[in-house]
Amino acid sequence: MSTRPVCVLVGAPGSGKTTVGRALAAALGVGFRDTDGDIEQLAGKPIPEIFVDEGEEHFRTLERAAVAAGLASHTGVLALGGGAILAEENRAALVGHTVVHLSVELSDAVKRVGLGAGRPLLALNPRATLRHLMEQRRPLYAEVATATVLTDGRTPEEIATEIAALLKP
Ligand SMILES: Nc1ncnc2c1ncn2[C@@H]1O[C@H](COP(=O)(O)OP(=O)(O)O)[C@@H](O)[C@H]1O
Ligand SMILES: O=C(O)C1=C[C@@H](OP(=O)(O)O)[C@@H](O)[C@H](O)C1
Ligand SMILES: [Mg+2]
Repeated sequence: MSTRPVCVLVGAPGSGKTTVGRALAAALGVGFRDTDGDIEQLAGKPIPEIFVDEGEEHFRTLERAAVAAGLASHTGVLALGGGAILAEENRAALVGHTVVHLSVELSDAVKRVGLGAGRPLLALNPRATLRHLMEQRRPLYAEVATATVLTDGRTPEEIATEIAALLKP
């Protein structure tokens, strides 16, 4: 039997991948994994420290390994980091998986990430950086997604319920 996540979540920082992913996994009674959590566990330190000590390129290398491992071994809900889709290797690895894009407009994303704590890319100017990231990445989220779910003005539980319904055969 092939081993694959029941659902992979992609989307911009603040789209709710980690929060909705947990709620969805609980609703489905399956496990939850987040590539960011896997990377932090492997590195033995939080993501901002990886960026400071080793740089973004090293983080992206760890991320490609975490995405490959998660897709190959996790059977529950798998949340990716917002930038995982930047790597061609990761986009290719997602083909054939159930991939839900959590879409979010800039205003809700800005409110959710606040001052960008814990997100090194957003540390300087969260709003301008998010706007730029979202413009750059929108086509890539669309490319890998098998479904898109709108998250603006909705609770994580409402969003998880919609995804759970989408996953029903
Ligand atoms: N649908 C939502 N409505 C309101 N707040 C949300 C929603 N989804 C997530 N959040 C909040 O936004 C912040 C970022 O959520 P998170 O799950 O970490 O996003 P991501 O993993 O996509 O970057 C958290 O504080 C979370 O509680
Ligand atoms: O957008 C990005 O490039 C990143 C998003 C973060 O994950 P979230 O999308 O869960 O915030 C985390 O992987 C890292 O800080 C880089
Ligand atoms: Mg997250």
